[in-house]
Amino acid sequence: MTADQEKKQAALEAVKYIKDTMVVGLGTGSTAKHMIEAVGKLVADGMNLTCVPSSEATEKLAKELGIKIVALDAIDKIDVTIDGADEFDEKFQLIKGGGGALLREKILAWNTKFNIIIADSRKEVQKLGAFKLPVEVIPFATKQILAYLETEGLQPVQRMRGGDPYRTDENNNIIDIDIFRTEDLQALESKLLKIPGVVETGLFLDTTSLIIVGKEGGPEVKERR
Ligand SMILES: O=C[C@H](O)[C@H](O)[C@H](O)COP(=O)(O)O
Repeated sequence: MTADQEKKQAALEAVKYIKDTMVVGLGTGSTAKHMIEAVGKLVADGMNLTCVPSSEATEKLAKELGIKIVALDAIDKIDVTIDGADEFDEKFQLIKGGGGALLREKILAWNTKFNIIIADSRKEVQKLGAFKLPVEVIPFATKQILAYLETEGLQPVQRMRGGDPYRTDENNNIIDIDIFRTEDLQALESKLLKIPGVVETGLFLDTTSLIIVGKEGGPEVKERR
């Protein structure tokens, strides 16, 4: 199976957890896109859903598909959020933010009762960090944070787009760092979040309840132990 076929398979399995009248969080990225299309079909078939998007791109696609979208502050709690990931390990720790949506995604995950991650099988790793960890920082502090992270040996690289600094939906910058040699991810997360100007990191350490992986022979559903 191609990675995209696996993504779609996982997405179609995940939407089975969506029930009528639920508030649903919609993730961002190429895997989430399959899920949003499937949610669009549920809505077209008559399911009454209220959805909260994790990015402007997701909001646009959802609206095109006729999905009812509300802002996070219009609801109390999200019943289920389905999102992709750049990497995950057996402890259900994730790296997210390859598409720059980590901040709103993390806010959605934190405000959700049941978080489902959907992924192709290549996203499963023994140790997080082959994928560089995205860190969202405010533009005012970006240069100084880059210098600090360099002294910490995290090999920071400012994300660019078309020759200009990349800007997130919240108008911040992204610095991608190398965490492959980091053993204590919780400590790293705390350390990064203490730096003035760091808004959020793409480490999702304890929000995920279920991971669905697309695989030859059928999706694998992993429950958090
Ligand atoms: O910022 C983007 C999100 O965290 C995505 O969910 C993540 O990058 C995975 O994206 P994709 O499904 O395209 O591999």
